[in-house]
Amino acid sequence: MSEVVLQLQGIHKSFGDREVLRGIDLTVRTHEVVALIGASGSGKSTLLRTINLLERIDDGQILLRGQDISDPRVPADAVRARIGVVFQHYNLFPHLSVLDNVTLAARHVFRESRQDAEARGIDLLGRIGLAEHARSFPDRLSGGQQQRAAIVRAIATNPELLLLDEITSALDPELVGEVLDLVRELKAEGTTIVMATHEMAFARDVADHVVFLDQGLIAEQGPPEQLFGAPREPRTREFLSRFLS
Ligand SMILES: Nc1ncnc2c1ncn2[C@@H]1O[C@H](COP(=O)(O)OP(=O)(O)OP(=O)(O)O)[C@@H](O)[C@H]1O
Repeated sequence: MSEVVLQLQGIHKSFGDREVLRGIDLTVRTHEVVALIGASGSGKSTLLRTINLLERIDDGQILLRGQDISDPRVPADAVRARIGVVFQHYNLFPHLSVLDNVTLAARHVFRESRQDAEARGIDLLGRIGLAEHARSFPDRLSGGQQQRAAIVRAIATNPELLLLDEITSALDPELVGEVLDLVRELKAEGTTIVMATHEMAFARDVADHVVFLDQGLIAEQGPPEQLFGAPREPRTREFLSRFLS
């Protein structure tokens, strides 16, 4: 069995008197792609945000390679340096060139020289066909190019875990494919990914493990063949029927 990267144990999170996460247990192993699916408001984004400490949990534990990162004494910056994140939108800093966006963490968090960071940044941008845009500002790129650059930025420092939160939902349909292709490539390279997605066909195709969240609880989880092919829970069937009809 491969190594455990992330372990969530009994995660609870409330906003005011509304309990949004009601006891989530989840294990993510190295090289695994885990897809979080579920209705709007089921808690997918909140769960991802707790993992990189954008939201503090009320109860439970988050272990990153065995370290309890939910312990308030652990500095959030040190945790975020180990986890790459891409959100739905507003990922790139608009006032920085694409290359500066991609190299920012390497230079300022990991103290790499500009020369080394830029050499790798150009190489990464080249791999997604954006080398000629390295010195452009993000607003010169299409939405799909911006999201691909954001993904490259998130992996530029070789994080232990990559979190993707609905990264295609703000894109025009014709731009979705190029972003999903990049995620497929990352999977092939062995990147460990937890992603919230409404792209059921993509989750089915790429995920090793699918987690169906329903009102802050994991209603069902398993390999995609089970979740999509033979769901056990009526709630899962009902949710999927809305997508697959
Ligand atoms: N900062 C916050 N303050 C108050 N309520 C919040 C906050 N963040 C999220 N919520 C609420 O928590 C619930 C879960 O939201 P969350 O964004 O995690 O769901 P989701 O499954 O990711 O939904 P979507 O698919 O629409 O992105 C929602 O009811 C939302 O309104």
